Amino acid sequence: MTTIPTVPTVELNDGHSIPQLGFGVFQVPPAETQKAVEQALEAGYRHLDTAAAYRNEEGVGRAIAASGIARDELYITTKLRNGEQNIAREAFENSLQALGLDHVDLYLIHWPAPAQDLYLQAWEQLVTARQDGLATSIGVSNFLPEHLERLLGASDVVPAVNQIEVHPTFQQTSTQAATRAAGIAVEAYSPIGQGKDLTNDVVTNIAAAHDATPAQVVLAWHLAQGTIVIPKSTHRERMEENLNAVNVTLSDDEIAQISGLDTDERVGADPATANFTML
Ligand SMILES: NC(=O)C1=CN([C@@H]2O[C@H](COP(=O)(O)OP(=O)(O)OC[C@H]3O[C@@H](n4cnc5c(N)ncnc54)[C@H](OP(=O)(O)O)[C@@H]3O)[C@@H](O)[C@H]2O)C=CC1
Ligand SMILES: O=C(O)C(=O)[C@@H](O)[C@H](O)C(=O)CO
Repeated sequence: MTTIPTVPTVELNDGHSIPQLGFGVFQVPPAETQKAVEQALEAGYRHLDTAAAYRNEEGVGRAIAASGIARDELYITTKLRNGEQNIAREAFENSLQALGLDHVDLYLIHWPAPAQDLYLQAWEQLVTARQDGLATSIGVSNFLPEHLERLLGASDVVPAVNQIEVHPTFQQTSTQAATRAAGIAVEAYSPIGQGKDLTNDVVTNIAAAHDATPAQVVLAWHLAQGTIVIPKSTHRERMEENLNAVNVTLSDDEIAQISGLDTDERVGADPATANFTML
């Protein structure tokens, strides 16, 4: 029988904690989401990351309901679409309905979308929603230092998490530093660079030395820095592989070698200019 690994937790600034490794469902087609999430839960994941924009919250909710796993053993994140920042409370309630839940563990503003200048207004709605019990923790995603600075200057409530693109070839060190300096946890999306960072010689050599896979090494590199990770896969064997990254321990030198791979090449959009309202 396969042993399900124990995933460490990260303490958040609001007194709650988050499993450090979760399962992301961006680009999992809605019709395939229930099956993928059921497989992830069977593999041992207890932290799921979705978004209204992914249009697959219903599938995530069906998998949760079918799993029979107690709600308090699960950690569920969803996110506010850019186009609904002006109706954040209504959008949040719609997400809960789609998920079939009365609360989520973490609710995030998906992007700052600075051109529409609504994220401060949305944040106040999230603060109220948390007070009303709709979310245990609230946070942001894709916030650059200037967006964090503006939010922190306008609100007494500090986001618990900033979910940003981080992987070896795109580390956003200044955004990570500004996030951590404010006491906000860094959550890495696209943590393996959507697969792009797995063929690098540094990564494959370290993987060979540990009898591990490149994905496990990259995820272990994140974990060693206290970063939360949410890799996505629709393949059951990769789900298990990624989860087992918690059992890979890198040396300080190996961590430094991977940290030396930054080429500042993103795989996603630039939060300074991304304003897509379809999200
Ligand atoms: N807040 C935001 O703006 C964003 C948040 N996210 C969140 O982060 C999650 C993860 O990011 P994502 O962009 O999906 O990228 P990931 O870095 O998780 O990479 C996913 C890709 O890598 C492949 N893959 C997964 N595991 C392995 C493995 N062990 N070996 C080889 N290839 C592998 C997957 O293919 P396959 O499925 O075929 O296995 C898929 O093509 C998302 O699902 C979403 O929840 C993502 C982007 C933006
Ligand atoms: O996955 C997400 O959470 C995102 O916001 C992005 O990946 C987004 O969907 C995108 O890629 C737009 O180009």
